[in-house]
Amino acid sequence: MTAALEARGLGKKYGKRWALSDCTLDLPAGRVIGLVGPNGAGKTTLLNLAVGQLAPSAGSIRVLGGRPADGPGQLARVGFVAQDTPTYAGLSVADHLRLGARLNPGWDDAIARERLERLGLDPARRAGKLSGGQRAQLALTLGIAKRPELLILDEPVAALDPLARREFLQHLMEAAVEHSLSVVLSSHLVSDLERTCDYLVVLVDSRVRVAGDVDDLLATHHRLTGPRRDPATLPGDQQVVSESHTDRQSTLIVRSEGAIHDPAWTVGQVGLEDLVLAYMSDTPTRSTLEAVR
Ligand SMILES: Nc1ncnc2c1ncn2[C@@H]1O[C@H](COP(=O)(O)OP(=O)(O)OP(=O)(O)O)[C@@H](O)[C@H]1O
Repeated sequence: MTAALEARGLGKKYGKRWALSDCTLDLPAGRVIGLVGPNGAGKTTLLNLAVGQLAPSAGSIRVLGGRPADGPGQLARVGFVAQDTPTYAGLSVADHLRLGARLNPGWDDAIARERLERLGLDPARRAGKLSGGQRAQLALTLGIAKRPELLILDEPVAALDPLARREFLQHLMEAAVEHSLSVVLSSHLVSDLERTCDYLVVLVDSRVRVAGDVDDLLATHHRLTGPRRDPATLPGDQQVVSESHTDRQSTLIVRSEGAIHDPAWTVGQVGLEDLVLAYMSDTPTRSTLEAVR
């Protein structure tokens, strides 16, 4: 199966500053992929490169096997819901559907109308009069009715309250299953992605820190608690992601393919949020950086 997104040494520079650097990724198709990272990490930059709104300063990117925005065929295969789920305030909901139909060769009007009905969105209402949650749902409807193979969403739920967030993500997951969509969505909140995504990319300070299947990531990361110890003394196959120490005790998050048998450690499971926070901690150890190269 063709990858949803392949990046090789991809980078984007604004002036002298790299917004994204040395990004090598293979994102599988047919999955819901979460891109998580703090503000300014480079998420929007990566997604804009994927849809061809930005050109790389270094490296290469392919989306569904093609070059981003390379002609009408490629444009039709990739849907994009930009940050703040933009809609036209002066246009009605029905106008948005008409616009969608005119701009997208694969437009599925039945899907769009069925979704609006289900959401209780009045076609005559202007987008400027909709709530943030309704506007986000309208933008999602346009993205789905385009019938892309890959739908990319940049922080689509950032402005929504918890209930609207949950509803939006629920709809997104249903659409992904129903229409065999590949999805890439970004957020700076792991909790948004936890229920939704089965593949995760953690981006920090313009670099990919870790990427993988959520179940594999959870199975290979462990929390070790025990008497204070220098992490450099750990076996080579245990990569230290984060560490904290008191006078007597050390707590480490490590990545290890195998089980950890050292009786000095109490070994615990790591949840997705802890795992992401460990990668986001601002003092990466050498072994962590080597692990993602
Ligand atoms: N047009 C631009 N000109 C100059 N610098 C930019 C521009 N766009 C982004 N940057 C910088 O590039 C870096 C990455 O920004 P980006 O918007 O990709 O991050 P992000 O992870 O999407 O952040 P957020 O979660 O806040 O949306 C930041 O340091 C940002 O200031």
